[in-house]
Amino acid sequence: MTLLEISDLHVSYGPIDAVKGVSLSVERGGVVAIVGPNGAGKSSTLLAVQGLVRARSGSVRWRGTDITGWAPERRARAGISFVPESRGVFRTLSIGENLRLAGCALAPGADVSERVHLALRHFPALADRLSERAAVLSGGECQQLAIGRALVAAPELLVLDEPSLGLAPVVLDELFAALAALRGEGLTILLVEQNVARAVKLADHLFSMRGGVIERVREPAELLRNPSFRAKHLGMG
Ligand SMILES: Nc1ncnc2c1ncn2[C@@H]1O[C@H](COP(=O)(O)OP(=O)(O)OP(=O)(O)O)[C@@H](O)[C@H]1O
Repeated sequence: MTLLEISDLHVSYGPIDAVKGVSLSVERGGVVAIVGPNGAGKSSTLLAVQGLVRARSGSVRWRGTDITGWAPERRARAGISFVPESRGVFRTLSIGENLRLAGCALAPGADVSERVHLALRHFPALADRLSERAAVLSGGECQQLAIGRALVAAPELLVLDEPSLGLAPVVLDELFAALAALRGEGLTILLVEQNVARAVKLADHLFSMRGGVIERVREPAELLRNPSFRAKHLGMG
């Protein structure tokens, strides 16, 4: 079943055309990664999925319904959770407060503590430190908290903008293992990722963007068998 379908999406900032006719779809339970250089229009595509920028033209459909005109909070309630590149963690609050604040968007009567507990099941190090200030977190822990906040809403689709940004390889191992575990539980993921080596191991489909358009659609399994890709991105001869 197709969960998300982006069709001929255009996003502009004044005279700058950031996204110029992007079409892609995400199947339920699948992982789609968008890779490409700075300024390719990757983030703008994600922002349009969550309704944080307006589509100039084209459409975003969710479970078959056209949601292009929907406000961001309506999309969140419908099951789309966005983790921004900036991570959106409140450093002055504790880890637990950050998570419970994300729970504000839940339906009245929802058990926020239970949701927080479930959101952290792949991040045990955070679960033991709920009363600590978020300001003390390392970059990797901060990203875990950002993802944890998005998971509090029990989304169907997790949208991640550059989760690997600024993180050391050992921290990335842990982060991508958690994302793979979430995928294993059936969570659908759409991510922008400049780290092609990581993206290719997590995703089912890889879209390369440049200059606001999708240049190529590549299958990770095929890339992982391709000697020149392995040499360039995975450091393997
Ligand atoms: N708020 C904005 N106002 C004006 N121009 C913007 C804005 N946000 C992005 N742009 C421009 O739109 C184009 C696409 O940017 P976008 O952030 O979507 O690309 P990206 O592929 O995600 O790159 P990056 O990895 O650098 O974020 C770039 O030319 C960028 O400068």
